[in-house]
Amino acid sequence: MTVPALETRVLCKQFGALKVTNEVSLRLKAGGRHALIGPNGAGKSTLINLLTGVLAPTSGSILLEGAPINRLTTDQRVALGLGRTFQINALFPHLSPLESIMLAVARRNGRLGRPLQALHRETDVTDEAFALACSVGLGRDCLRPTTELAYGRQRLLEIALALAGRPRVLLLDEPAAGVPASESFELMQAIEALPHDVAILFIEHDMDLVFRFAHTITVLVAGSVLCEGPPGQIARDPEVRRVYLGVAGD
Ligand SMILES: Nc1ncnc2c1ncn2[C@@H]1O[C@H](COP(=O)(O)OP(=O)(O)OP(=O)(O)O)[C@@H](O)[C@H]1O
Repeated sequence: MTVPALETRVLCKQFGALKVTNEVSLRLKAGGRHALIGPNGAGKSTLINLLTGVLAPTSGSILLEGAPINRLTTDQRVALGLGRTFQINALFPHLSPLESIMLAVARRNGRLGRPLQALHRETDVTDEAFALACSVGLGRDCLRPTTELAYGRQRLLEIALALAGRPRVLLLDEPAAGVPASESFELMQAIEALPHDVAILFIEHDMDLVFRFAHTITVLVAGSVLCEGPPGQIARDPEVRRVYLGVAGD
């Protein structure tokens, strides 16, 4: 059996008496597109924070490609290939996407202190940045100021910045949050089409996007895994429909 890209084993997190993550065992397959869904307060963000090292688990373990990472710092986890994006937009508005990605590439290869003009002359950096921009569909926009990009395309730039760290696993916290419906399909299409050597775990509230783009889904309720499986199976699960999809007005 192949080693999962990312795995949790009976992972628990308590805040005082409150069990926010309750014996969560989850497997993200290599190259998977795995959605984490659940009602508000189910513990989705907490789980992402445990995976990235922002929070320490109360018990249980986290494995990245089979190696335990519980005791590692966030930076060490990133260096081992665990990338993430955030719900908030934290881009340099006046740089072009190409320049922002160049800085992210330079950061990864230890050349962050170099001025941007100098990086423009380093063809290995510019070539890699351009390839990354193209990989998320930003090739034609890569020289425009970031502020001119539609919001969905700014989210794609955030993903390209995370990819510059060469992650094996990418955690996306609500990639389509705040993105107009007219752009969210294209955004998720680009995410689904990312190189398949990167496994993706994403939180998303928009069920149309989840059921269209996820290959597997884990449903969290009150900190526990209610069920896990391919979209068709999750959509038919009576318990999911009762506690979640029904609530969402399905
Ligand atoms: N630092 C904290 N101290 C105490 N309780 C917390 C803390 N962080 C989160 N919680 C509680 O943990 C539960 C899960 O929160 P979390 O934000 O992980 O849920 P979520 O599924 O991401 O929700 P949403 O979909 O609304 O973002 C909530 O009841 C929340 O109030």
